[in-house]
Amino acid sequence: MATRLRPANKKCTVIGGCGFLGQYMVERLLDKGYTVNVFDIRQGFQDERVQFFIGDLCSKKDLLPALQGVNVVFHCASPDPFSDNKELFYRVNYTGTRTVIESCKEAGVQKFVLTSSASVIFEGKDIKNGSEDFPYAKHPMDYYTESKILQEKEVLSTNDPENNFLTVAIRPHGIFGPRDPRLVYVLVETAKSGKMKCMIGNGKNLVDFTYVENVVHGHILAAEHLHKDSPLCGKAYHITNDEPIPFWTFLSRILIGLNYEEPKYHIPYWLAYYLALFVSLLVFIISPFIKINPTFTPMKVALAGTYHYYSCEKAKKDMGYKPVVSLDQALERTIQSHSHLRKNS
Ligand SMILES: NC(=O)C1=CN([C@@H]2O[C@H](COP(=O)(O)OP(=O)(O)OC[C@H]3O[C@@H](n4cnc5c(N)ncnc54)[C@H](O)[C@@H]3O)[C@@H](O)[C@H]2O)C=CC1
Ligand SMILES: CC(C)CCC[C@@H](C)[C@H]1CC[C@H]2C3=C(CC[C@]12C)[C@@]1(C)CCC(=O)C[C@@H]1CC3
Repeated sequence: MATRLRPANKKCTVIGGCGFLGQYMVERLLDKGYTVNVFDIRQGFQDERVQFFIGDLCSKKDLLPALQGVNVVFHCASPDPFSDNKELFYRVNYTGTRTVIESCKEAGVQKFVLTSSASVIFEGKDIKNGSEDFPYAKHPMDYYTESKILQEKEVLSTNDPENNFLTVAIRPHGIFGPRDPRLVYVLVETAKSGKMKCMIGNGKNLVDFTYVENVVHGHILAAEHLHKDSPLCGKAYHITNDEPIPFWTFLSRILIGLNYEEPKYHIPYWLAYYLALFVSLLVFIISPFIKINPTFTPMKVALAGTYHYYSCEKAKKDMGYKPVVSLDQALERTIQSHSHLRKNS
């Protein structure tokens, strides 16, 4: 049997490779002829073409074996955005990412692609066609976002062409698709519990939801366009579906596709926001005695009730990015793949 030769500059490690985005990254990289290592704290799937390294990214000792002979590292690991654990976000996303960078430098990795988030510029106020020139949020809405800002700043500031270490950050927003462990499940659970009756605000607020394969495409293009003299060095890029959609229309299309009722009533944005603030305050006061993770936080209300869509013109210009799957196709595939959650009529 002929052995397929894999060029040395196509060896990569996907940190967080067992997660939702990470596994799609792995599959596409294999299709494109890369040799792929996965580093994750848990083993989420099996694939004989992949070498798995199970460990904590906060540990250099765990990381180093996964980085030997590797050119490109994709860092898409993070704690769950809704885990509400300030210490964990800081330790994994900030100091952990510093450890990852140090380990990459020590192992001679040349390119580092971070999965950041478009939320790093979101403060709960409308953003329409936001560009990468917008400043980081001065008052991030939760610890997750705060840690993603620290993480992105750290990664971009360590770009060092002189020493052959190049970095770039990809900022997706609202990743969705088949195998997503979060979005559709939360929606269906909320609908089943009868809490999906009201839209927050007037229902017209446009947002970006980005199909997972487009996010993967943006990451791989970034790695392939990251060279010493390229404009990508030390920069952040929004990657979206380039088709902003009203937040509640997006959710309704999934709900209707799975035979659930769409929300019909409206509650004013300010009312929902202050209610969520009040609940957060109560949760904080009782937190020494009881731990509660509220469904509606000010961040979730802001995500559901404001405009926040981002321009991906810079990615189009600098790396030839163009979404590979349209929003219609993406919704169809996502609904189809979640047919086990369909409500029987
Ligand atoms: N899901 C979304 O809508 C968005 C996600 N992002 C970012 O995309 C990235 C991937 O997100 P998802 O795939 O949705 O998350 P996910 O939770 O499915 O995957 C994250 C992976 O990181 C691993 N991980 C967590 N802590 C680790 C540690 N200490 N050491 C090693 N591995 C660890 C987890 O085991 C998991 O497999 C994250 O950086 C997230 O911040 C950005 C924008 C939107
Ligand atoms: C119950 C409903 C009102 C809301 C259900 C949908 C939500 C689960 C998702 C809608 C927008 C999503 C989103 C994220 C997580 C899932 C949603 C809130 C992120 C917070 C994930 C991490 C990020 O970096 C930013 C994302 C923004 C959009």
